[in-house]
Amino acid sequence: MSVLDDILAGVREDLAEREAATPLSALKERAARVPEATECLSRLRDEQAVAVIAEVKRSSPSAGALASIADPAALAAEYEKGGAAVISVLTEQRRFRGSLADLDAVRGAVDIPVLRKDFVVSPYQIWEARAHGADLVLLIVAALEQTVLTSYIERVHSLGMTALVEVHGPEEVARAVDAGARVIGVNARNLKTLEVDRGTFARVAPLIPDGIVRIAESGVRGPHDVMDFARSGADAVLVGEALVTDDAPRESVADLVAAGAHPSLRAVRH
Ligand SMILES: O=C(O)c1ccccc1NCC(=O)[C@H](O)[C@H](O)COP(=O)(O)O
Repeated sequence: MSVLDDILAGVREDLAEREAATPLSALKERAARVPEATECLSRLRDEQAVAVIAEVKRSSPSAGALASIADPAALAAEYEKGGAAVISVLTEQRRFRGSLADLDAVRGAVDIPVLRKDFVVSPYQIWEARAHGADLVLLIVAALEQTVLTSYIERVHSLGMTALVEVHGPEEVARAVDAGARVIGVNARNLKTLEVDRGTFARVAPLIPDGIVRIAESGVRGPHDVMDFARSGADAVLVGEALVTDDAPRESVADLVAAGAHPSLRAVRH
């Protein structure tokens, strides 16, 4: 069984428990009561700078335990003060030790948009994201059949949220575009081997049509990687491990933001 299949099997089991505990109708009622989702496209595509999406990530299949993050709200607030454009919250519980409670805590602590980062295999999870205040939802092309991917993107958008559609190679870019993606994230981490290949973005991003936001996901170690991804056409970068293992996350986010706004990038960003 591949890592992704293993994660998805656990996600389905956990989802079944939540569905039994909270009917979809209750989620829909909760979703109707939360503030509307924030428009994200303009925040992710700023001609002057690369947007930084800072992630709350305790653990991962590739690295194991990363950080205990006893107070995800406090961490997210530091990210926001450092200039992050979006906070990503991993809500998968078995391999990443996240939860919807983390999403609630972060939502309550920051004003910037919040991404629910999980392994979505059911519309129920999209409603959950909205009911818990998310503005963006991750959809992984490799985890979804084409008709399902298309319908989930439509569902996310119809709820006022933005779908971040994750790809790992050229064929998945074509699928994401055909399915109606407005934001595509190219993940440098191979889902089979878990190895990070930072060259993936430079190879795949040119296939993403103009007008679609391009995000470089995974493997950002510091400012130099932000600049490299920017030169390859990234509108935004998504950073987890490097920030959660840092003693000064606010300053580190600020350094990434400064790198993404470096004057030398102006020529490539116009
Ligand atoms: O991080 C993993 O090991 C992983 C394994 C399998 C599926 C997804 C995985 N990570 C999710 C992510 O996409 C990353 O958390 C995100 O891009 C940030 O990456 P990084 O900055 O390298 O922590």
